[in-house]
Amino acid sequence: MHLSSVKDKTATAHRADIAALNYKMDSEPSFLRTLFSLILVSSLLDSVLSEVDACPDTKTGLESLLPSTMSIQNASIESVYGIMFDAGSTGTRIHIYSFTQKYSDQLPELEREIFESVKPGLSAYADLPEQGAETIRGLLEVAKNAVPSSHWRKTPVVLKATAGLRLLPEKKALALLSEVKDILEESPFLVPDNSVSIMNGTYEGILAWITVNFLTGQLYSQSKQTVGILDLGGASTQITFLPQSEETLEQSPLDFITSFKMFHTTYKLYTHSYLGLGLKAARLATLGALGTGAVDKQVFRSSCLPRNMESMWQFGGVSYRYGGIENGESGFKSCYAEVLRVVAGKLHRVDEMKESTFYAFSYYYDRAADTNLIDYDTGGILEVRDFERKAIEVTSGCARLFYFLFVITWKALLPVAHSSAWTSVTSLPY
Ligand SMILES: Nc1ncnc2c1ncn2[C@@H]1O[C@H](COP(=O)(O)OP(=O)(O)O)[C@@H](O)[C@H]1O
Ligand SMILES: [Ca+2]
Repeated sequence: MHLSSVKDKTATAHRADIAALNYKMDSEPSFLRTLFSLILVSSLLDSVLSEVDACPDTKTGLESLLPSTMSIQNASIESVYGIMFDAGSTGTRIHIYSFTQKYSDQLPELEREIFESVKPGLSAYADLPEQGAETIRGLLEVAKNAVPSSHWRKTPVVLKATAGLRLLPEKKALALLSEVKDILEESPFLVPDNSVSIMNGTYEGILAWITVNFLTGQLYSQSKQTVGILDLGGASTQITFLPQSEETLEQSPLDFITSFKMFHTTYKLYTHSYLGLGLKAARLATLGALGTGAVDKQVFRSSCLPRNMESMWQFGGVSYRYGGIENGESGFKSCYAEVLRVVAGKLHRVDEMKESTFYAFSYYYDRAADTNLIDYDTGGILEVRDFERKAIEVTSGCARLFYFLFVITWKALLPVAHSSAWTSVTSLPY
């Protein structure tokens, strides 16, 4: 196992490593928080998003990422503020940033970020949209304390929802968004058009890729040796990287390749969001419970859990009873087979991935830290097979409960594995 701090330059070396990022630091905004901030700031640039969508080869300058109140022309030396909500499947987070711009020919600098979050996420209120929107009201109070009242009217507020809402029936998702929009409009902040929406998975992957490569300096460097990203959320998982081989571009499904222009360079990215393969949604699918709703008294069983275990679990506002298979199979082999069935035929894999460096975050980070694969504070570098080893290890002893989550985490790494070699992970060349 190869571990080191994210600050270690080896993290960006060309190896098939997964660098789990540190996002918990004491004083400064953490790496991952900054990551999310930037993703979200980027999302404030709806222009980027629509350009990527409608016209893949259009220019996407960073300026266009900034709302008009933050544009170079308008910026003054005083701070400007922006408020971004990340409405994820497991929680809603508010990021309040302030920027300053010292010189008119430079982009504003991120000065400060304030972060707060609530659980569960909006999708848990699928049948109670008003109640869901109330969670936003509470977070807006944080923003009112953070932004000077003299700036409220010119501070834009935007909410981007991800896979939790993507999985809901459209009517329920729209009802939630509409209630949220009402709450934002009651606030003293500036609510731009389209300020409340569901971000599609392609944008989510691209924005994370831009952000990680900004933060690791790859977009500025001469060599532009960019790194790929792996984001394992609760309801979807994204993989994005810059293919080096023509073969990858030719052999990938058309909708996995997106190009856009930034800093006078055109990037042709491989990006895909697997909806329903986020950690929690994949767990439900393995239990056979995804999309079933709450079936009264039904216990969803899996060989991934200890035989005599039974418990309750909530996701997306639905409570599920689940447990092991009494007198049935239990253990790594059968659990692995169950999880394989869930991902069978759904994953696209590319040969050159095994040569690439990926930065993995969200549940990849959480699970790796929970099981001491990496240090919670400093992050580290892992290989895909480290997840496999840990999945096998936690099948024994009292750590058993981790097992289930772990096998799924590991299988969610499949998109980076080398096609047919995956079933025999140890034969992978990394
Ligand atoms: N600002 C953040 N800082 C650190 N981790 C975050 C942040 N936002 C989300 N995460 C991570 O994302 C995961 C949850 O994914 P979530 O965003 O709720 O689902 P989805 O992306 O599928 O909608 C958790 O592992 C959580 O730690
Ligand atoms: Ca997320």
